[in-house]
Amino acid sequence: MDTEKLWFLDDLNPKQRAICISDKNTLLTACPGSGKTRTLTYRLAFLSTTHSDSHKLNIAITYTNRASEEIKSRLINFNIDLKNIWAGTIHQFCLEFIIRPYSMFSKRISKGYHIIDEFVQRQYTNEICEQLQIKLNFNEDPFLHPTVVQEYNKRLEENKEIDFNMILKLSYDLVNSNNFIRYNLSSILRSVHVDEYQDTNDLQYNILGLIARENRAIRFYFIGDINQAIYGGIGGIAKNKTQLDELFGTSFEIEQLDGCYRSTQRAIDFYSHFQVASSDISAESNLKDEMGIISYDRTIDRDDLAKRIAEIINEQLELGVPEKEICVIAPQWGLLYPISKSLRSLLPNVSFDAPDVTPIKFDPMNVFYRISQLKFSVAGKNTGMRKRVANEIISILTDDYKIHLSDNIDSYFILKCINAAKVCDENGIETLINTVNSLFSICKIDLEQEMHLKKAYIDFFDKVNQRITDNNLTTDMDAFKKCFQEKSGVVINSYHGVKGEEYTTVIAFGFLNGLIPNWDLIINFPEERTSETRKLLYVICSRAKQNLYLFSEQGRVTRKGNPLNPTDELISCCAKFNLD
Ligand SMILES: Nc1ncnc2c1ncn2[C@@H]1O[C@H](COP(=O)(O)OP(=O)(O)OP(=O)(O)O)[C@@H](O)[C@H]1O
Repeated sequence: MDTEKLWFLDDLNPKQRAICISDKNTLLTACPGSGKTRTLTYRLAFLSTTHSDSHKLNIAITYTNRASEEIKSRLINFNIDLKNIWAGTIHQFCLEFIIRPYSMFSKRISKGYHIIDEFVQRQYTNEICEQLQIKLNFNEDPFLHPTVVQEYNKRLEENKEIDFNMILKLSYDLVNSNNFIRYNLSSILRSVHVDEYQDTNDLQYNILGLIARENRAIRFYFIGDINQAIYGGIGGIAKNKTQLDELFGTSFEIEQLDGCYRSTQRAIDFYSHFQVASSDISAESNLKDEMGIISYDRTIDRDDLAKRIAEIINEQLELGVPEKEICVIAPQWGLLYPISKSLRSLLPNVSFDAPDVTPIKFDPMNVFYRISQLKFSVAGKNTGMRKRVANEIISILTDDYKIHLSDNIDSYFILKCINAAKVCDENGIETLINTVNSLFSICKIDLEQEMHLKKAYIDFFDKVNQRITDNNLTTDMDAFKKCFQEKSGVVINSYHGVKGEEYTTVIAFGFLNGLIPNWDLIINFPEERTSETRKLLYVICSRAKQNLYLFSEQGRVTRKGNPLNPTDELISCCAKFNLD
């Protein structure tokens, strides 16, 4: 192999490099900022380059779409050919490699299916609870009632629908009960990498285990950090070597990385207080000896919070910190939307990569979301992405809804139809309805004959209208375009959304009992409260390279009007640290 093509390996330290090029099944655990994602990304680049003639795929399974997009964009920057690389979430993997190609072998979905989102799910459970006269308490999970589960499943089956969780269950059943699916699938894979493996649930491990046992040549990499396991409540488990060996029928090498290339030693010393499995972390970056700012304010009133955060952002910008190196985070979107609105008006000259309440919610597995994405984003820009989305529309229609499309319908055809559909001046909903009708008419899809597609159409527009009413939104074209605009600037995101990311300055608020830890943890799992809360605090605080501003704002109350108090676990840690 021409070593010049592997120039990127020089960016790794010797340990990272050895792991990157190793041909062994590996369980890699290491602290935040130690270069796990960097090593994974470079390994994909390495495999793609050294096996450039092979069509076997190197898979990266990430926890979020944002993480897989980041990996792909880093590889594109390296000029790496992505033809034998696939990166996405486990649900996307199951859909693309198991459900779509093999749905005809599952009685439940062989005649077509549609994936519902949590809006439709909630609508169903509400209706079912009402019908069964079940009154739910605050925070009660309707699926804890067997009769609700039974009715819900019946309804989904009648409507040829599946929900997000069923994607994994159906995939497992297909792979488990059909030798040839295991054989076909395992013969197209070279390697599978699972990032943030501590958040993987049993079903996901089992699907991968079945594939591994079918073809011992596939290499598996599990990469993560048990201190960052924040999805235990929804089944995430960090399996150990013995468990993995047994499930995958092979032997995993345990590897570790040392040192943190992200944060100052001071920031590391602060967040290390939250470790559940303690280990010493030493700072390796150029910033390692900087003091930065580490502060905790629990006296500020919620009404003054936006103003204070705006001041911090201004100070940071004046010090030369770029906008995209500043991040504002909170536990819930409900807290982030108002702050984001206030910050935009307090800092009109600053750009924000922030959530907007828009008429269309992110739902990439929905065909109408995908059509909207093409209609309301700029044609002629980002053509690779537009082509992928057009292909996705074809796949959903043909593979999921089992609609026959004529052979001449390809991504180019779809793009042309959508681009040409009439724009109704200043009305996003009408524009979208026109676009869908014109696309379906050109593709000879009769909604009246396709009752499941028609139901999804009605659900989609119901949801759009509901969001417009609930949030007092306008229906003009700009409101719809906003849903798909690429954003850059100061990042505003949820605590879970920034997992794996890093910023010079992290401003985090909402550290209140009831939010962090949330009521579910406090009420239903009191014995796990401390460790789960510490892990969340660990993830949040380890995003900061240098500065960390934490707030437990006063003035937030429960539904009954009782005040929310500062997170106990944060208070006890701060008491041991010399804060600014
Ligand atoms: N060998 C290295 N030399 C210089 N910088 C490095 C090196 N390894 C990693 N980094 C940098 O350190 C930062 C953290 O790396 P990365 O995001 O891969 O860590 P991580 O272990 O995945 O962290 P987390 O657990 O928080 O997701 C990144 O900016 C990365 O580019």
